[in-house]
Amino acid sequence: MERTLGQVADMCGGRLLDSAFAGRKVVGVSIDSRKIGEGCLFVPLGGSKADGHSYVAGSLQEGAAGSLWQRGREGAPGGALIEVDDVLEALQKLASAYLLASGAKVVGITGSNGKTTTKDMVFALLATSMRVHKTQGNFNNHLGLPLTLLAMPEETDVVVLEMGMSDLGEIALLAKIAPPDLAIVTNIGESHLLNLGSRENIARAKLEIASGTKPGGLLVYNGDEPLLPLVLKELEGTLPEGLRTFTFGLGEDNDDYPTGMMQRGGGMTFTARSEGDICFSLPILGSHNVTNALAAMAAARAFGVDAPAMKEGLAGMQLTGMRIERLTGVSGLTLLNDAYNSSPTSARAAIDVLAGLEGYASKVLVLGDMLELGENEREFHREIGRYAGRAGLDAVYAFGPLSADSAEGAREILGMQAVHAFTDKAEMIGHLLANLKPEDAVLVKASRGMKLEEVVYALRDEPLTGEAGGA
Ligand SMILES: CC(=O)N[C@H]1[C@@H](OP(=O)(O)OP(=O)(O)OC[C@H]2O[C@@H](n3ccc(=O)[nH]c3=O)[C@H](O)[C@@H]2O)O[C@H](CO)[C@@H](O)[C@@H]1O[C@H](C)C(=O)N[C@@H](C)C(=O)N[C@H](CCC(=O)N[C@@H](CCC[C@@H](N)C(=O)O)C(=O)O)C(=O)O
Ligand SMILES: Nc1ncnc2c1ncn2[C@@H]1O[C@H](COP(=O)(O)OP(=O)(O)OP(=O)(O)O)[C@@H](O)[C@H]1O
Ligand SMILES: C[C@@H](N)C(=O)N[C@H](C)C(=O)O
Repeated sequence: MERTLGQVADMCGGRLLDSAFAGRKVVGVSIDSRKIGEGCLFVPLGGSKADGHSYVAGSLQEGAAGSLWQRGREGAPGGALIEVDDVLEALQKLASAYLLASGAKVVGITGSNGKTTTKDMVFALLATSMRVHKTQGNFNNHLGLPLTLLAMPEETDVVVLEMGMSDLGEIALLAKIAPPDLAIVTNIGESHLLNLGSRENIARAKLEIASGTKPGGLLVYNGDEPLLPLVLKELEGTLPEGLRTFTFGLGEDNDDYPTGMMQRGGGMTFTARSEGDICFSLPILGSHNVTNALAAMAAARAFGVDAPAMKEGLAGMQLTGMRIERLTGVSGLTLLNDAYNSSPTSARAAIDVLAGLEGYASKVLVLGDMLELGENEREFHREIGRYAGRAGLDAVYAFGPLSADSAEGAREILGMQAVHAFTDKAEMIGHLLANLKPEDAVLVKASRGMKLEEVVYALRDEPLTGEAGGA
């Protein structure tokens, strides 16, 4: 974003305290004085350990073009300050005004699982013919989305935005900041049940994106999920004028569905009802990623991308790591790193991928706690343990207090020998290294808060220590 401080003040609804700075050039926005670049606007936010206002003077001395300042707060330094009623709201207004001025079209993506993966897919498909900007990492909330917009080049054709939530009203805010021309709802799982209380409320929260979509826009949603048409019916009469819909999923009653699919090497190949006999390939495993791809293809088609370009875009897409990311250890072990996040729906999808692999001596699951599931969390864990037990895996390692219930569930099916429960990460890693073989495949799956990527990296980087490990 390039504007003058005077323009920024107008865009964010603030007041430039000294008009002498009105013509000063701003070349970006930063919320961290430790990383701020020359000519950036500093945005001081409150956090768990500090308040950004403490760093305003320093950031100005370090070359920031100016800074926002919360009206009524004491201790304002002199210089290029824009006084605002609320710093976060001013940041959101600035982002929204910048988006509007850029004229970029908006693809908004929400859903319990698959936002990041589908975002990467939509980006890859549109980038074959357009100037596209996308959410970096998982910047998908009331702060991350505005920052994504303010990092967008002015000449962007389409911006692909992840819209995350953990409570009602959050998607509505994001869709207000960046009203989608096209919205995708990937699925309704169990993520953030803790706040939402029911899957029906998760569906209501996600479909706030439909209400925020521009008139005449397109809603692409997972037609396999019965809660979505149910909530859409609740919303009848309140949805944007001329909103169109397109369903995708595995069921043949969807507008688009796979007409064939298989695991091939480290990815998937598939054909789709929408594209006849054309065979597409994905560099990522899982039937759930085929349905993600169908959603992304629906978006790309709406922007005029043809089948050959879709084929090329999907085959060559760049993936955000830790989503069924396939790695090979120094020992030769095959690892599936799915440790970015977890919930019952995504854990089942990951277990299906592991169960579907062929040619491995043993298939081993490392399962960490699934967080933010609310009052039924223990039963969710027992059930995922049973699911793992029924999947025909050779061993299940459970890590964390809630995963003790997963171990119980798995033992109902697999018995005691094949199921190991741990609360100490190092101890579990030691047991794994002593019992795995180079010809094994290991899936690591847990919520973000469990940080089980530490297990993945240990199994990737350390030699196996058992007799079978060839050590
Ligand atoms: C405000 C802020 O910057 N928060 C980040 C900061 O948090 P922390 O509390 O540690 O900040 P401090 O107290 O240290 O500092 C306060 C501010 O002062 C600045 N500052 C500090 C020191 C200094 O010398 N100079 C300074 O300028 C400092 O920059 C602060 O601004 O750091 C944390 C660790 O890095 C960050 O995690 C924290 O970021 C918050 C959480 C955030 O929301 N970041 C967004 C950019 C974002 O999108 N993060 C995503 C995760 C989003 C997410 O969880 N999404 C959910 C769905 C939505 C749920 C929603 N209800 C929600 O609450 O988010 C999902 O399930 O996907 C990401 O990081 O991946
Ligand atoms: N359609 C899907 N159905 C079930 N699981 C999925 C689906 N798409 C992705 N996953 C799994 O969900 C996890 C998160 O994937 P991804 O990061 O793409 O989703 P996300 O919605 O951005 O997640 P989060 O909300 O945790 O940031 C990964 O384990 C991934 O394999
Ligand atoms: C960061 C937060 N939105 C999230 O993803 N929570 C999961 C369940 C976790 O913290 O592990």
